Amino acid sequence: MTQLPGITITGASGRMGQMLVKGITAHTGARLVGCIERPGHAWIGKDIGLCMGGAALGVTVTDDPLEAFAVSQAVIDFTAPAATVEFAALAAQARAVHVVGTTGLEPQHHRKLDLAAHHAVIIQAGNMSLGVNLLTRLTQKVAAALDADWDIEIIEAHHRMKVDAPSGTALMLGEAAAAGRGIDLATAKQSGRDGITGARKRGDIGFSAIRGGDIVGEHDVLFAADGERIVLRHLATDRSIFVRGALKAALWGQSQKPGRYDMMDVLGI
Ligand SMILES: NC(=O)C1=CN([C@@H]2O[C@H](COP(=O)(O)OP(=O)(O)OC[C@H]3O[C@@H](n4cnc5c(N)ncnc54)[C@H](OP(=O)(O)O)[C@@H]3O)[C@@H](O)[C@H]2O)C=CC1
Ligand SMILES: O=C(O)C1=N[C@H](C(=O)O)C[C@H](O)C1
Repeated sequence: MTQLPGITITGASGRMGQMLVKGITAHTGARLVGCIERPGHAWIGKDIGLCMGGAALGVTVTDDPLEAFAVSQAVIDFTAPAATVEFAALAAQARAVHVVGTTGLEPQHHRKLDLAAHHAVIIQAGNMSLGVNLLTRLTQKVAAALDADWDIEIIEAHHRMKVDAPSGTALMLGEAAAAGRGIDLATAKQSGRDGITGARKRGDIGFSAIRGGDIVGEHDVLFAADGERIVLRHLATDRSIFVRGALKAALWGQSQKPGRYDMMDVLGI
């Protein structure tokens, strides 16, 4: 009998980490084989199920990623950029599929992911949900259909603990809008207006970030012209949508060649 793909979760004690542990344990097509936390973390050496306040799951939290990755077919990683690039090199060494949900990645992090992707499959997206990935496609289409008389603004809202802005999703949507318009986001991006900013520059793509309470994630793409507006909106009310997407990606990645992929590839949209 062939074994189900074994998955290791990095940042297992985090908001997404714990949801992923629950999601994999309940999944009939995958096994939880490893949980990583950083050295010194209170959960190291303990059973992940007990740490989360439930029944034992038979998986001990470790601070040794390579040992865990060596027995894994996939690694699901929702941590922080500096950790993610280290995990990418180790996952590539173990030839495990690396699913990256971590946001706040800068060009230097992407270059390291590109290097690791020579040896293993990396699937990275600022948002793993089906809804947001569809919205991204729609944003590109709408932006392509409208000219620069339509100002594009992306407004996002997240919980008070989020550390990066604009969100990974907002940047994905901005990239899609720029691609639809045939421009480079780096030259059009306008983020964090404050003070005497002057009038809006034609063609800019604006970003605004709200942080508060326990908001899971809300994104509006606003197309504003004289006399009319279009708003494309996605509201996340439960983190299980990201878990579903990440698990789908981990399983899809098992049959792919080494390289960089995103959720559009996984979803075929
Ligand atoms: N792409 C998507 O669909 C989604 C992406 N995200 C992104 O996922 C990331 C995590 O979000 P969230 O779960 O809310 O954040 P949390 O802060 O709750 O969890 C992050 C976890 O990663 C751990 N971590 C950080 N650095 C390391 C390291 N070097 N080694 C081991 N573990 C480490 C943290 O440990 P410690 O507490 O010790 O620092 C923590 O357990 C963010 O970038 C967020 O934007 C979130 C939801 C969906
Ligand atoms: O940090 C979060 O919580 C989320 N992060 C992702 C992002 O930066 O867009 C995805 C989702 O919106 C939740």
